[in-house]
Amino acid sequence: MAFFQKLKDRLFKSSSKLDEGLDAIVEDGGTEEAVAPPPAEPAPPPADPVPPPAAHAPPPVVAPAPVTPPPQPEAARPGLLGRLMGRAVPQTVVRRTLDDEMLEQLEELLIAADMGVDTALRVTANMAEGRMGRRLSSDEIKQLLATEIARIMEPVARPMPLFPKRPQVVLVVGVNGSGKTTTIGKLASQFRAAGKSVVIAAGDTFRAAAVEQLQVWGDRAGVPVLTAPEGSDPASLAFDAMTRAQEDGADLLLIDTAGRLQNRQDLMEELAKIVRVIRKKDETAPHNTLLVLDATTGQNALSQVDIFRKIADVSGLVMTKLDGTAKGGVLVALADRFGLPIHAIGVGEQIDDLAPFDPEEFAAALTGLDLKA
Ligand SMILES: Nc1nc2c(ncn2[C@@H]2O[C@H](COP(=O)(O)OP(=O)(O)OP(=O)(O)O)[C@@H](O)[C@H]2O)c(=O)[nH]1
Repeated sequence: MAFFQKLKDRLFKSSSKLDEGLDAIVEDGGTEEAVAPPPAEPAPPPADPVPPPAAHAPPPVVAPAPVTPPPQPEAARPGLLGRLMGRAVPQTVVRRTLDDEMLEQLEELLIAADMGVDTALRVTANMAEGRMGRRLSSDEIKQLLATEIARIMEPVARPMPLFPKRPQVVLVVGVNGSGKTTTIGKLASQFRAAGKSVVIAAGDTFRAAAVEQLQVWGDRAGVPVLTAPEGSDPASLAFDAMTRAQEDGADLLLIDTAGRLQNRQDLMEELAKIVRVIRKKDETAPHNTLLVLDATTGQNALSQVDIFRKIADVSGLVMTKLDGTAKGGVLVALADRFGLPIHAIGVGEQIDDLAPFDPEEFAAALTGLDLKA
């Protein structure tokens, strides 16, 4: 749970935004009631109906783990020590009846958290289904919201697939400044730590600074970085890098690319040429095309996915800069709209600040829900 804490701390701005918003919505129109009322949720039906055991069947050795923990009362009764010491335990909780007005406020809050209109409407509709008229506390709403978000994110939370092919060629695309270089450095370091040999190609040959930065990351990760003179053909560098990676028997070749969307046609041709050239060496390459997106751009990330899917065969996403942004909700919109796998998230500038994407932790961090370890 240590990483969750880090993620939650770093997602502080976004979680506090939703967190405080949800509290405010419940308080606006809610009323206090005594704690420990009947649980808000009916017991969930079992995920798979289990046939009754046959009379002669031996008793099960291990009880199946419950899919959902049983609903907890809003606040536990104070322990004996707590009562003896007179520790203050909340006696009341604010609940508000879920109605159209509250639903509208929830929709607005989710839209403001960059979830996008369609996704926000879908999330709130699913949350509300079968619960209209029920009285809910802000913790219960956070729980419902987190469950709904995790449900949307679950199918897209996939690590980057690894293939037996050597080298596995990973083309990394994205607009300038999205965090491509940093992500390549972090990926290289993680694969090295997992015992893989990696080669990096600094394919943004038009920006000397980008090449230098990649060399710094390569040094940190202990990975060779192949470069070419400024302004030279990135496809020719990619070809050389492919040759080198094959000769070295490298497991992975990570290719950085330019991100000049200002001239989309040029970029499209450049990426197409890189792909053509590396296919001369391996017709199944590139095996992954990662689109790196900057979470702080919010809704703009959606149009970047649209554009890059047209100019490259994007196979998965990496979302950077989720630390300290108030726009983490855009990931939910991305998952809902495109369904592209989210392989990893960047939560800082250091080499180990790239984490696998965990939908439940993300949903909890985004909604400000406390995950019990
Ligand atoms: N806070 C934070 N900063 C990040 C993260 N990933 C990248 N950055 C920073 O974002 C800035 C841009 O990252 P780069 O990796 O240079 O982005 P790029 O896409 O390669 O950009 P160009 O080199 O301009 O093509 C740098 O200052 C990075 O340190 C992240 O997950 N969190």
